[in-house]
Amino acid sequence: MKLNLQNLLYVILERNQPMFLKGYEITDTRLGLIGIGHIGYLVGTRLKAGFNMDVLAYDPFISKEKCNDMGFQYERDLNTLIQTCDIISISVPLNDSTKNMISKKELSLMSTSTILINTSRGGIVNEEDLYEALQNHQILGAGFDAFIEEPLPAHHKLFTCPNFVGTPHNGANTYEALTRMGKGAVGEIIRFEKGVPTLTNIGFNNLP
Ligand SMILES: NC(=O)C1=CN([C@@H]2O[C@H](COP(=O)(O)OP(=O)(O)OC[C@H]3O[C@@H](n4cnc5c(N)ncnc54)[C@H](O)[C@@H]3O)[C@@H](O)[C@H]2O)C=CC1
Ligand SMILES: O=C(O)C(=O)[C@H](O)COP(=O)(O)O
Repeated sequence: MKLNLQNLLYVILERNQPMFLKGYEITDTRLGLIGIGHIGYLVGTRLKAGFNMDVLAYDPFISKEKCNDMGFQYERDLNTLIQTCDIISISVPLNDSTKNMISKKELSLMSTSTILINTSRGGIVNEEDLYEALQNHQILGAGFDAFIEEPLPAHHKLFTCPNFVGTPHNGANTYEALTRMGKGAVGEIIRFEKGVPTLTNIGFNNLP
């Protein structure tokens, strides 16, 4: 290697990385969205604009065309998304098709640099399997806002993992969000009363 200032810096960083570097930047990395409804769409749009992330999306209920219109690459295979993305963010409802959607097998497909985010509902990710994956450093880390047991117990065992951060279902806990939710609910009742199709039925993004 040629000896110049840049190469010298690389050598110093390489040798001392574990001692003083605290993390990795997300700029130019790849985001995998599971679910691209209201929240998934906004998360993807913001991370793409703000951090130039390459965004892949898995949502079997949204067409490839619509997904591409949102600015995301359509991925029909969940395992491919899991294997190729640096950050995986889950924004789906909890139901029979999503319960334990991310378990031992899916976690084993992730890499040691994957970060898993679940702000949806507890139970979509199997918490026991996640605990093992974090303990074994099978993935880099996880951040959750929703848990199987809520209110979130202070001594939840995931908090014993230094590579885990969690918040107690706080995602929608703002004055503004609550106001929007209230207005949305009232709007739906008015639509129903007037015999106009409700937004829940036609999809918020498909307004006539
Ligand atoms: N942490 C918090 O405070 C909050 C959590 N949530 C949770 O986040 C979830 C997502 O919220 P929104 O985006 O508003 O809902 P949404 O209904 O607009 O979007 C959900 C998306 O998930 C997709 N989906 C359903 N089943 C799927 C599957 N098996 N695989 C992949 N995609 C699937 C749907 O096609 C839809 O596009 C909610 O269901 C709720 O549980 C919502 C608001 C606040
Ligand atoms: O707790 C909340 O608030 C939420 O997670 C969202 O507003 C959505 O709630 P659900 O309508 O899915 O119960």
